[in-house]
Amino acid sequence: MSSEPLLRLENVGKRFGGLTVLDQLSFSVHGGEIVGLVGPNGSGKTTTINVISGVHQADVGRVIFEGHEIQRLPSFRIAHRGINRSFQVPKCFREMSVRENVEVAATFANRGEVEIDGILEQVGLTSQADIQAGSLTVNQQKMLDLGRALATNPRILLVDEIGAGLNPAELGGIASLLTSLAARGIALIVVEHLLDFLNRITNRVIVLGAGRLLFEGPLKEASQDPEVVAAFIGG
Ligand SMILES: Nc1ncnc2c1ncn2[C@@H]1O[C@H](COP(=O)(O)OP(=O)(O)OP(=O)(O)O)[C@@H](O)[C@H]1O
Repeated sequence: MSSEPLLRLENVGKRFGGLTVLDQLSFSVHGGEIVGLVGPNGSGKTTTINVISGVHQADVGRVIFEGHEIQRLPSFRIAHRGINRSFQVPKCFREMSVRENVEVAATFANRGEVEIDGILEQVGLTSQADIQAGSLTVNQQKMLDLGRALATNPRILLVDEIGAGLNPAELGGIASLLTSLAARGIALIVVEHLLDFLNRITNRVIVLGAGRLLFEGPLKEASQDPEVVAAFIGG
């Protein structure tokens, strides 16, 4: 792991109307690291990903990627720089084929060759390559979403609740895929409620409670932290 973080959030704050959703949130992520982002429903996990990926802009604070502030950039520029994400509810072009979906995403790649067939294989959609994306199952659409993110050649991949609804074999496949991406130097931030799954792939989790960082460290230690326990059982 390199000593300079790839991504750093500094005192990021985000409000929606009168609701403070992120409150002075600061953390760093290094290349090749898988960081779990956990917390109760509504604690700000998806908003964190939305702010990093430019879907929402932080009201205050800085998001620094490879030494440059990105908190005011639109999401397509952030994707082009090397940060991409999958969505909790997968978003694909339903009328296009699976392969075309990946090809469109690849136009955002700013470095290196994009191997469309290799990506389809990685996400287990080789035999579905020529069918309409809208006819895939929800789980397959999640994999396509991941494939589209991979087609941009990301240096950071933000994965939002990919595990829900997957069977143990599918979860095992995703765990191997995410681990292999990290081994190639990609940093991953994985939002997930499935703690066993996270335990398999992460060394470190960040626990949010009401938009604040409550804990940062190994998942096993998080469960012994009084603030974390209080946040999960409602204080
Ligand atoms: N665009 C928005 N407008 C208004 N409020 C929002 C918006 N997006 C999120 N929120 C609110 O911000 C809070 C944090 O939402 P967020 O989706 O980030 O939580 P989360 O930790 O990802 O939750 P979950 O585990 O349920 O997905 C919630 O109260 C949510 O209702």
